[in-house]
Amino acid sequence: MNGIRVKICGLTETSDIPAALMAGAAYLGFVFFDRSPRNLALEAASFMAGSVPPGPCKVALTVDADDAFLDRLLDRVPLDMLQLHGSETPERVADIRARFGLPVMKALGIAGESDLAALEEYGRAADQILVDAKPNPEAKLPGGNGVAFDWHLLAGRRWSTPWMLAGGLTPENVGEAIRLTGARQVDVSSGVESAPGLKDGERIRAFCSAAMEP
Ligand SMILES: O=C(O)c1ccccc1NCC(=O)[C@H](O)[C@H](O)COP(=O)(O)O
Repeated sequence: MNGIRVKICGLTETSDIPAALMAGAAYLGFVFFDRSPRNLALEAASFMAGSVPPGPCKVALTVDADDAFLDRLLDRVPLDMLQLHGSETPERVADIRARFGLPVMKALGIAGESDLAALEEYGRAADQILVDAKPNPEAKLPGGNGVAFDWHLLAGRRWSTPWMLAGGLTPENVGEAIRLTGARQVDVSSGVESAPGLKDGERIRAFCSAAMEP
C-alpha cells in the first residue's frame, strides 16, 4: 500500500457502495446534476449514503447549486464533503464553506499552463482542489467526460492545499498519471463504468489496486 487515496465518483446503484468499499476507496461521490446519467434523486442518495459505514468520506457533487438546494440536500442526505463542479467564484466557495459547515472541494478544469494560476486562488477558499480536465466546448457535462489533460503540466509542482487528480483516469493509466503528477489522491468516474452511469465492480477493483498497489 502506498497511501494513495481513491475517490469513486458517480455511484448510482446501492451495490456500488460495497464494491467501492471492498476495493479500498476513501471517498464515495454522489452526483446531483439533472443532466447527468449519474444524477441521484435525494431519496435514493439518502438511502445509499445512509448505508455507508463510518469512515469513508461521502461527497456530494453539485454544479452552481443555490442555497435552497444545498439546504434540502444536507437536510436529507448524510454527507461529509461538498464538491463544487460549476463556475462558483472563490467568494461563493468560501460562502458555502462557512454557511454549510462542511469541507469543500472545488473542481478546476485544466487545459494548459494558464489554467494553473486558479489553483492558488481557489486554494485559499477551498479545503481541497479537484484538478480535472477542462471540458471540450461541445461537451454536454461540466465533468465526468472521461477526458484526460496533459499530466506533464503538473509535474514537479507543489500546492499547499490538498488536491486530487481527475479526468480520464482508468485502471490502465492511473499508475502512469500518479507517477507523472505526484498526485496522492485520484478520482475516477467514466473509467470504471461499463456504460454511462453504470459502475463496473471489477473495474473499480482494478482501478483501486492499480492506484494503491502499483
Ligand atoms: O459525472 C457527472 O455526470 C458529472 C456531472 C456534472 C459535473 C461533474 C460530473 N462529474 C465529475 C466527476 O465525476 C469527476 O469528479 C471528474 O470529472 C472525472 O470524471 P471522469 O473523467 O469521468 O473520470
